[in-house]
Amino acid sequence: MDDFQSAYQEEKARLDRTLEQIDKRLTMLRGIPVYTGQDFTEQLLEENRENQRKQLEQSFHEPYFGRLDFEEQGRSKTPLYIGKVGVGDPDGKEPIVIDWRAPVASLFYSFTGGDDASYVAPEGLIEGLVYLKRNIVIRKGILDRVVDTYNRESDGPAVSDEFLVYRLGENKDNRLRDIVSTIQAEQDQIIRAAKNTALIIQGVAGSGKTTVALHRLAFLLYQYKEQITAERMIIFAPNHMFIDYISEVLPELGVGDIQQSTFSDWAAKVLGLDDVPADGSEALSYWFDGEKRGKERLEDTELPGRFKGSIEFKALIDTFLEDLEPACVPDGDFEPWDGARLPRKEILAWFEGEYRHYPVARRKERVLARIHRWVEMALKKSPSVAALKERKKKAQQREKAYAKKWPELEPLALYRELFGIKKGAGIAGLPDMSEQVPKGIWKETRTRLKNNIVKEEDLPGLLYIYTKVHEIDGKMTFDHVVIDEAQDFSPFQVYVLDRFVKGHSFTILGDLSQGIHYYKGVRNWHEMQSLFEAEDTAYFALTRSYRSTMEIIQFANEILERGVNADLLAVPVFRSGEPVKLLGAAGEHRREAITRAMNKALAGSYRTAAILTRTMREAEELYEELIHEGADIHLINGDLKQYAGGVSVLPVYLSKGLEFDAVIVTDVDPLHYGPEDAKLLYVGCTRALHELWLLYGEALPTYVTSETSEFASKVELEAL
Ligand SMILES: Nc1ncnc2c1ncn2[C@@H]1O[C@H](COP(=O)(O)OP(=O)(O)OP(=O)(O)O)[C@@H](O)[C@H]1O
Repeated sequence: MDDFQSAYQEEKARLDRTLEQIDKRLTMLRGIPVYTGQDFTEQLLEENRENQRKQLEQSFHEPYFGRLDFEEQGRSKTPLYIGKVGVGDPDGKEPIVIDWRAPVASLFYSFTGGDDASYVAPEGLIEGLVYLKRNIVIRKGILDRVVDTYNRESDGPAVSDEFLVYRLGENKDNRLRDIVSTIQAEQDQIIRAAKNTALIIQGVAGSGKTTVALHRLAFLLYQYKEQITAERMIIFAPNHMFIDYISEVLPELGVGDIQQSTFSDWAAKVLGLDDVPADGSEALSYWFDGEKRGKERLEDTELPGRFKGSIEFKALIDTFLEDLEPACVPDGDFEPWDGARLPRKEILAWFEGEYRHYPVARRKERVLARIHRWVEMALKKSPSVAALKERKKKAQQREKAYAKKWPELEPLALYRELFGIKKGAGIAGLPDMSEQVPKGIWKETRTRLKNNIVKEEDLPGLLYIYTKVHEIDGKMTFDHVVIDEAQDFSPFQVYVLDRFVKGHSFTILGDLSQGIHYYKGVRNWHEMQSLFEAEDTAYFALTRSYRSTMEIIQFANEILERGVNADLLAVPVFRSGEPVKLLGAAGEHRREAITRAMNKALAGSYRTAAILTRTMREAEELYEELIHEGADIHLINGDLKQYAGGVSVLPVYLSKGLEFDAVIVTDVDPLHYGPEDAKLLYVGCTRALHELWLLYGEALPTYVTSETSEFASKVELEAL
């Protein structure tokens, strides 16, 4: 028997034993009658048993994916089996499978060969020797594959890429998947980083940012189970379709109940706004398809998203609200009826003294409630029933009128006031900000706010005002916040969010090379890092790209290099595929080229494909034509809630974050992709896992190589 066969037999025997043990434990748990009574302790025990049942049922299909033979200093060599969930032996004592999140399991990911192996356990640094690192593929309880990625006996270097490449070569369905069996050392470092840190991660396209963030959440829940809960964690994603696309990963990792939202949805909920001002189809079309396209770029201060997302705008709000407190208590004493008087001095003493520790909106509430109590006491001293009735009526009217004299402290009211839309004479003492805000932004915002129309760009300011005048209720705070596609977040958004997060516990991930929304977001990560004290933040860079073949990555890198002189280039994993195909087909041949390329790309076993147009309108037109011809395709627009998989037609800017087995980019010519669109094309190209087609008319943009090379080749329409 050769080494491979004996390893296979050994693992098969071990798998049979493990499944037997899992089955035994499951049978035992299923045999315990389900508790339905009222006793709290019994209910907790039942919940625990139910969790165990579920986990064991899940384990039964794939109990583990890796084996690590480790000899801890001073102890004997032990094979450790690592799985998605830990499993105890039938007595529930010794682990027969170790949870991938356990400290010792980190060795499985970080060890790449050599005599030094160590990991950090709660009791300190544990050192020892690794003898074997083995990947094991089990499907539906059947052993499928055994690959040794390190064997001390054979003394060779670790070959972990071989198994990774096998996994990356698989076709994708319509959802992002977990990667527990192939997490790379650079990713593991991020997943296991300490909780109370604002992690900022620059990762090239396909480096696993989204995936890593989701695994990090599962890790934090395991590692800090006593301190944090899933319900208090949130992932901010760019749109609802993306949320749907990533929705399977956490349940696959055995984690549920983590909130997933867009920033707009969450902010609107906090602010009590009915209309969610999302960055939906309309707003996106404005920047990508219509009026703004190809126009001269505006200065940052002229772009509403950048101006209102800056820390300077925060400072401006601070200045504006500086004198809000003294402006709150109205002039004059309060007289509930003629002859009764509550001096302003006393009201001021409550507001500025006793209730000082509350934010102003709460203080206003408290003071008004106290005035009401004062009135009730005074009423008791009325000389007759008739006088009491008369005074009560008067007091009611005057209390109402007095409350109206206080400024309205709702965020939208104050924000409107900041933009010069005053209620009556406005709040006394607050400064005129018209000179501090760029003219265009001032004018446009005022016009909208007069009609109570709020846009996404207004949300950081509104939330900031909220946090200044209201209390942040404990129920609103988060144990951890993930921000995906963070290059499109503004520093002010993160600053405001920080007020809702305990211990600056953030995972902020993005790619500056994919910063296609030039009208918002950040240009460098320092803008985010500088929001935190140095000891509260850490920066990581992910440079290896796992999604695409080597050819696609090299080709896309070239677009970045030529187009924007970028230095954040992706390093491919050595997975080779077909060269990128450049198909020239002008005029009436355009449609035919699209159909032929699509048929060709889908002839294999691919399950997902995308046709990326430059604009939404072009996507709609193409979709109609293809549907008319009987094609089975989906149209994706900015308001879509679910991602259906299969073949999709969409504008390139909506493809960000997604991936497809094959991608066809249409109309790659200088008219559709101007000098400022290199990043946009880069995003489109890096969506492809295995196959990429670029269709063009007369010529390609200058930043796309027209040369046939080892990465790209020209294809003739007739040859298809
Ligand atoms: N360690 C890994 N093992 C296997 N697959 C991986 C690994 N890391 C990432 N991948 C795969 O690479 C692809 C890209 O991952 P993901 O979408 O998380 O990257 P990203 O950095 O968020 O990408 P982008 O910024 O381009 O949207 C996914 O298919 C993911 O499963």
